[in-house]
Amino acid sequence: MAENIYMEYQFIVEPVQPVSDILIAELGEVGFESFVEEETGVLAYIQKGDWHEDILEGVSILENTDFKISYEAKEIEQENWNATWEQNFQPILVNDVCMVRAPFHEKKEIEYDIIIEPKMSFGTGHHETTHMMLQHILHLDLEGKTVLDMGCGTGVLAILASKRGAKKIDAIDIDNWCYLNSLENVERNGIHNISVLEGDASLLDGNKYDIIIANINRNILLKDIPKYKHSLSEGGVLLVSGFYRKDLPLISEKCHELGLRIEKNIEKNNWVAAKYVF
Ligand SMILES: C[S@@+](CC[C@H](N)C(=O)[O-])C[C@H]1O[C@@H](n2cnc3c(N)ncnc32)[C@H](O)[C@@H]1O
Repeated sequence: MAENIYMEYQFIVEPVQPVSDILIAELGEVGFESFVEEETGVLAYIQKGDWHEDILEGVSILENTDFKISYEAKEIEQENWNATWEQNFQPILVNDVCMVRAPFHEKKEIEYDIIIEPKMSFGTGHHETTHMMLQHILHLDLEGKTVLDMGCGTGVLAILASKRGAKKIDAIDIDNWCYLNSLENVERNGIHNISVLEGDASLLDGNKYDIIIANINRNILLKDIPKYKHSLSEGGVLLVSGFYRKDLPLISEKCHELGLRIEKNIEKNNWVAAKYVF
């Protein structure tokens, strides 16, 4: 049956970053549903029933001559697909106290155990920015706080905020798949104080939050930081990530204009996660 057959594309890319991230985002747009990041690039999967010959036509990074991208495609049975994927998805340990794992991984004794069904790669803790945002959240006092997780992806950051004692959390993502996946993951972790919404900063209106978390990208952040600031309670904290070290001055300048001052930033492989206070 077509539903049990997948197409597997093996992409070899250079440089591996940022090409893999961009490629995954664009392949997600045209219907690929799962990804495994490898040392040389990305394995991408789509159900045969959702696939067509011209599927890669809308993937613009393939036309970009600044990058070297080659690929091979083959049909595989779902069973093999699951095995490849599970083999490649390892649990992530953050600061020895927080584990992000899939439902098929064994449960370990750990303070914060987060279960994420890793259908897409973003928001499993494997990416530097997610990892650093989890680290920031582990250092914050969240007890009784209201939190906004903008660009929630799988919902992983909101879930940790809830486990760390936040009172009420809104998790928003512009992408329908992420909205649905966050709903699933919130339920899977038995959390009841996260409201998941589909949309962007235009949903914020007059809401106020003690803590705002946004792991998105440089341009969206530059555009939306004023809206986040408008929704931040006095004395509140803004955590932002999804940009490179070279862009930190730009982000900081925008925050400073609005009266937010940088308190701390973490860097990993050129990516930054910065903490601003109001
Ligand atoms: C880098 S991922 C971060 C996911 C997750 N928060 C994490 O830390 O792993 C960015 C997310 O922001 C979402 N996004 C992109 N533009 C957005 C916007 N303008 N407003 C809200 N979400 C947005 C994307 O769909 C994606 O899920």
